[in-house]
Amino acid sequence: MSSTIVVALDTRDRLAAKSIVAELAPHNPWFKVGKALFVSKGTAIVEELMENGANIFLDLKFHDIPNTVAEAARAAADIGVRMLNVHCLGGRKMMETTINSMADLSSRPLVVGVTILTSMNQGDLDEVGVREPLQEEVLRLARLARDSGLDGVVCSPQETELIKSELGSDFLTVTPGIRPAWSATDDQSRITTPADAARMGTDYMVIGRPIIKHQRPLEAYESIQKEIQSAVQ
Ligand SMILES: O=C(O)c1cc(=O)[nH]c(=O)n1[C@@H]1O[C@H](COP(=O)(O)O)[C@@H](O)[C@H]1O
Repeated sequence: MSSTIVVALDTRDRLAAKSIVAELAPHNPWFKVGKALFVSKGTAIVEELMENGANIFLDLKFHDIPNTVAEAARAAADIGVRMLNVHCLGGRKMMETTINSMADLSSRPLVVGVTILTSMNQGDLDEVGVREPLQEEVLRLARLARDSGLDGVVCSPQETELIKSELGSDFLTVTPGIRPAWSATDDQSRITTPADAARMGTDYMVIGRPIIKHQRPLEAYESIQKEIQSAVQ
């Protein structure tokens, strides 16, 4: 199955976000509302985008005690977002309580766990006291997420094949750190091209600046889509 593109709407500007959504919506990507847009425009922008039929990934990376995260996740589910994320480092009880908080819903959002941020490399991990090889740490957190009932993880596309082979192809991989050859790396560290991410079997590719900061976002989007399609043919 081909990967779904999730366009990260990392802007505080409501009109800028709406104009990108209007331009790209005919191609049916998902859209990600993260901290910048949510803190400035709140649930109103999420509801507004959903009214126009957009599938929303609410990326607030919840990381707190189990009850607090479960309540916040349930509130997100009640808005009707299709995906949300928590930090795997919040631990098993936090992830299990979050999933249990949605047990009465006939359909709930996908819940995915952030493993190690794609902006971090082995040196960054060492600095915060995690001495494991980075890929082993990602796999450990992914296994914990799966055992806690989550639907998948957020990781680098460099780790997709490892996670799929160890935890099963149905366990979702949501991968930021996507950089076409023509775009800047910015603050990302563990990156691949869209073609490589597609070949490795990533389910959802989260892409922000290469599209939204491009002079012509639609052209950037179409070029990425073409790259993905020719990689998996
Ligand atoms: O959870 C995320 O979405 C996320 C996790 C991660 O490890 N790395 C990461 O970049 N992200 C998000 O993915 C998006 C990537 O955006 P660009 O780097 O502009 O393509 C940003 O909105 C990040 O907040």
